[in-house]
Amino acid sequence: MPEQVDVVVVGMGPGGESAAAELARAGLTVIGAERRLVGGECPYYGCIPTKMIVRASDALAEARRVPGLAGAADVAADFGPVADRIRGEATADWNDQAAADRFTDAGGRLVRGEAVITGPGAVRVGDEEFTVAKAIILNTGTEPAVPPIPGLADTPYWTNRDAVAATEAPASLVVLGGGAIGLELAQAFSRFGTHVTVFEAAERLLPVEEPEAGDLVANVFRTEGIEIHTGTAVESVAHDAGRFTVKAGTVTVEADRLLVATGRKPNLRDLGLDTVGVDATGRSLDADEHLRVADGVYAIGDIVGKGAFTHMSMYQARIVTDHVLGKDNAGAEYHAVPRVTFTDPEVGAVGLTEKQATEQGIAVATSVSEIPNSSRGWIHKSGNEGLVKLVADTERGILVGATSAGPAGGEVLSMLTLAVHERTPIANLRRMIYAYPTFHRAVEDALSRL
Ligand SMILES: Cc1cc2nc3c(=O)[nH]c(=O)nc-3n(C[C@H](O)[C@H](O)[C@H](O)COP(=O)(O)OP(=O)(O)OC[C@H]3O[C@@H](n4cnc5c(N)ncnc54)[C@H](O)[C@@H]3O)c2cc1C
Ligand SMILES: NC(=O)c1ccc[n+]([C@@H]2O[C@H](COP(=O)([O-])OP(=O)(O)OC[C@H]3O[C@@H](n4cnc5c(N)ncnc54)[C@H](O)[C@@H]3O)[C@@H](O)[C@H]2O)c1
Repeated sequence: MPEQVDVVVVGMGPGGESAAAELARAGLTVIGAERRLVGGECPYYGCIPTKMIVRASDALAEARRVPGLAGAADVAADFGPVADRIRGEATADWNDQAAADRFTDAGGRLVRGEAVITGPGAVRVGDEEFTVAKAIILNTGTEPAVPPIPGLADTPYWTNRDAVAATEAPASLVVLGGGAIGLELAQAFSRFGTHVTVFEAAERLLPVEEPEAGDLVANVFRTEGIEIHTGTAVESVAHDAGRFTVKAGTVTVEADRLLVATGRKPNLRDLGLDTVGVDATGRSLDADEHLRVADGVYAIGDIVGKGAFTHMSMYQARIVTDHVLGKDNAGAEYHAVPRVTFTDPEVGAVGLTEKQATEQGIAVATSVSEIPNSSRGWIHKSGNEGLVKLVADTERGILVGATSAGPAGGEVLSMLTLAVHERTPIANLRRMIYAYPTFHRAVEDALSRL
């Protein structure tokens, strides 16, 4: 006999875990189904361990900036403390007991295994069957997508999951993909002494962001000794005697390790979505403003295709939780989605790029302000590369997008996120006072140039 419950959460990524606990605390009977680790990609293989590596590599970079600013510093990089931190502080050696207990303590029941929808209001996990009264919430996330490059599949390539488990920095590394994962890890390992080569198929690094951002990062990477090949399709990969050989046109690179960071594929197949009339063949699910994909079925996180970020998963979880509990919630809005790539310079962006705004038929005006030309950037000196770019809708007199790249680019982004989210009139942004000499005064400068 199936067990009667109120809610089954399929996949306990950041949003699923949060929604499941919240609904259990509200008194509903909640099953959390997870086939790997409660918490999903972010705490064990994604955001947290990669940002620990980035934090450590930024410390190395800062120490190397002492000459010319404050005397001399001897820097001897050691990956050991980072690897220990990832095991000890971040992932408990990839053990999710603490997260599982958190959910159980909130009143939920965790069922480990692969969940499948078997029909409207029906879910099976292993040999347990559930009849679901209120909501099935899908939060199944993504897996690394591996391109069909000849030879690659047979090699011991890394994905992000192997990279964060490294106990030492390799002597050399090829990175396939110049998106967020590839670039954060490329620079971080390079600062630990790894010789890094990046291959990006598109014409620029970070191709979904403003071209100025990709060019900025490429210039900094090149000065740090990272080799970059953009607009380059890798033709073959081989692995022999512990070494990778990567061929792309006239370029051949050998390396000890190869990281595949060429995007993600959604975990939608084999979920039984056809049994509730949902098309699972695309890259994401079509959800309404309350994240419903079918009657009684909700989706949150990467599989919704509105931004593969932990903050998006958590945002959508809040909307679904309110909806299931019958609380007021106006529904999801996506005009001010913030994202930060944690390279150095950090690349923060919100809303539309200039290209996207133009394609939407908006009357666009843009302006750029260079961080090194700001007082704070000039004071900062080495490591001051960055820019603020604003994308304005001249008819409505508001910002529809912005990029903030620089030493604290992700933090400066917050005021731009607020401006785009609230559709604050540009006139008001110009009237504000910007503390001197902060990096965000570059926003004021960019506004004056619009
Ligand atoms: C290297 C890396 C760095 C990142 N850095 C950042 C960052 O700095 N900031 C940021 O905001 N985002 C970052 N992200 C993205 C972030 O990790 C994801 O957006 C975030 O984890 C949210 O994903 P999700 O909620 O869709 O689910 P996921 O975290 O992908 O979790 C989905 C869960 O569902 C489970 N599951 C799947 N199918 C089933 C099934 N049928 N039955 C049971 N369980 C199932 C999986 O095992 C998994 O645990 C990073 C990602 C990576 C890979
Ligand atoms: N700081 C953050 O918030 C953060 C960090 C890491 C990841 N993430 C999330 O995870 C998602 C996945 O990250 P990602 O970097 O794997 O994906 P991505 O889609 O951001 O970047 C992948 C890159 O690989 C390139 N590419 C594709 N096929 C290629 C090939 N055969 N050879 C060379 N290049 C190729 C693409 O053009 C693209 O630029 C991101 O979209 C992001 O939402 C976020």
